[in-house]
Amino acid sequence: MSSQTSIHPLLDSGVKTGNASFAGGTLVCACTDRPVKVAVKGAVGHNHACGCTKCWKPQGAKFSVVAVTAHENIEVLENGDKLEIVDSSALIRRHACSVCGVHMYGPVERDHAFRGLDFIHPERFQEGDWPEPTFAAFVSSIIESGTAPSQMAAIRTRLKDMGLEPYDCLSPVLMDVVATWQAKRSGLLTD
Ligand SMILES: N[C@@H](CCC(=O)N[C@@H](CS)C(=O)NCC(=O)O)C(=O)O
Ligand SMILES: [Zn+2]
Ligand SMILES: [Zn+2]
Repeated sequence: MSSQTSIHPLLDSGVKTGNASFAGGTLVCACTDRPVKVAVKGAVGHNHACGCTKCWKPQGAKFSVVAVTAHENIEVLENGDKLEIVDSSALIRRHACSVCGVHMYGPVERDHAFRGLDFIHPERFQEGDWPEPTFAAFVSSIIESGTAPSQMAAIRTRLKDMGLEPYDCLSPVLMDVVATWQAKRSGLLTD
């Protein structure tokens, strides 16, 4: 693997422990002129690195850093006229700044285990003490954005070494949440 490979600029030199009781803050896009500002008025959870092609990542990064918060916590504060939905048919309706491209929040509105949650990128918080990512999801998907398959073993080792267990979908905990929701929906499991 090239020494130039960046997992993510905020993770490459080690995962910095954040504040587990972080209670919210303000997300800001990358525009210097009229930045979009979005308040998150509550806790964020399940922070993780995501290798999928759909999540926003900073220049050069192979992974995004993405977490969830309850939709009721989201309030657009400034310059919401710049927001556009990246793909309205996707499960996550990612609202991006149309000028700089940063994804500001992505609600799940469809009938799904994650309905009522919004996906956000904690690195866009003005405040720096958000809870750290704890695993890496959709790792194999980085091949879809051009990573050579021959680099994958080294990248998975690096993720493990930084404490981010690599998975090729979501973590087992989250996959179980999704599967439990499905089984309850089909009536095979009851509360
Ligand atoms: N291999 C695909 C995976 C995409 C994917 O399933 N992403 C996950 C993690 S963010 C997801 O839940 N996507 C729902 C969505 O994008 O709406 C890719 O990289 O594009
Ligand atoms: Zn912007
Ligand atoms: Zn993703």
